[in-house]
Amino acid sequence: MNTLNRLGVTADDRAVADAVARFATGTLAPRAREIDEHGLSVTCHVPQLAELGVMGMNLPEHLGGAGVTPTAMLLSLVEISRACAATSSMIGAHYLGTDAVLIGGSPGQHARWLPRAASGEWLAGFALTEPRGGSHPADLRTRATREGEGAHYRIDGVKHFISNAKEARFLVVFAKTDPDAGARGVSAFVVETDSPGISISSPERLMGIQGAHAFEVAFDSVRVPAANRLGAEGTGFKTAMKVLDNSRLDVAATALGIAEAALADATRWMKERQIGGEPIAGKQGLQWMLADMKLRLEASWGLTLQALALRQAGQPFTLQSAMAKLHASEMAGFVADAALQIHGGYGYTREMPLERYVRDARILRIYEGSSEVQRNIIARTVLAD
Ligand SMILES: CC(C)(COP(=O)(O)OP(=O)(O)OC[C@H]1O[C@@H](n2cnc3c(N)ncnc32)[C@H](O)[C@@H]1OP(=O)(O)O)[C@@H](O)C(=O)NCCC(=O)NCCSC(=O)CCS(=O)O
Repeated sequence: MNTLNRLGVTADDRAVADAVARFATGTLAPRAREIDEHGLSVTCHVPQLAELGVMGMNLPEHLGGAGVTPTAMLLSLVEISRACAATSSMIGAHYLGTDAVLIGGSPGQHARWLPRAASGEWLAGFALTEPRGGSHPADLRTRATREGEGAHYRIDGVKHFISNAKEARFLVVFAKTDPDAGARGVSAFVVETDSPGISISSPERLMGIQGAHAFEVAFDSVRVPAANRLGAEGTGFKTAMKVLDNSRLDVAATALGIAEAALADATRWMKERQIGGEPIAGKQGLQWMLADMKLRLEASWGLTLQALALRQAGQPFTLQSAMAKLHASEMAGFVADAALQIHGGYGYTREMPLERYVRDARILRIYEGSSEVQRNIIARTVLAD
């Protein structure tokens, strides 16, 4: 079945995603193995992705964005992750940063940072997580202290697992402006990465998405103009939560892409691989595995498209986004593992992409809110009814 031909997907959405799929197949897929093997940065693809409009797919046309629907953007990310999940992850981190400016910022701030981000000239990142924990961002330790009669802030603290940081032109940094006010004491700032006082580590050594580099970023008395604060003081937490509602669908898209690739590979293998002169596709045990893979994949598509429909209609979709992210990320782990199993010993070798799918899918259950955080969000919504 053509994965782009689904309920709620228009011909325009399909045309956008088809163009991205051609690029993913022709350019991303052939390099995915080398990038994974050597830990090369997928930012090498940024100029071509920008040319296709991908670096600004989350932004409106008047800010240099592609002006496409969230559905077209999601389908495009599925096509990218089918070929190279690390590339999808790098783009997702860029969208986290630019979405934060779009959601929390003023028109002047939009004009200052977003067109060059959409053009691929400026890469963005999102600095929320800290070394002592990422699940409870109301409890940040990074401080932003007003100085110079309010003209600027001094930022001190450490952020961890920040994708893109080394190559990003700016990060949206979340810091406490009122340490006693919980979530209402968090503010968001655009911090340019060449500011004095910022130090960025070497890339973390990760299990998967080897081409999507993540860093520790330390802020030592970094002076940030007050004009770089997004929204009023204390609104940063809500901005972060709204951004994460969007980005969890990007994670679902990455999961769908990996699972689509793994299912296609497993199907092809079952038809081609022979035992005793017969294709293994005839084995009922493997057929049942394939059926479960397809079933869970389709359920994830359903949850993701449901969340997208609400988002496009301008309705709240926090619950639906959490459900889509949770289901799709766990599904991708299952489908990638089952596809590897179907390939037997060959699946475990680095000659085939199955073991990469397994490693790449694992992070999806952790970042942008772990599976446990998504369950908390779902449970508290149900209990509030
Ligand atoms: C699990 C949590 C949602 C729990 O949040 P809290 O219990 O700490 O906060 P609340 O009391 O619920 O809310 C405080 C405040 O915010 C408003 N709010 C909450 N959610 C939303 C929302 N979705 N949209 C808009 N506003 C929202 C809420 O109404 C309250 O407002 P008032 O004060 O009442 O006016 C949360 O802690 C959570 O999501 N945790 C996970 C964090 C996470 O995902 N981290 C990952 C970071 S990014 C990353 O992993 C990738 C980085 S990269 O690749 O570089």
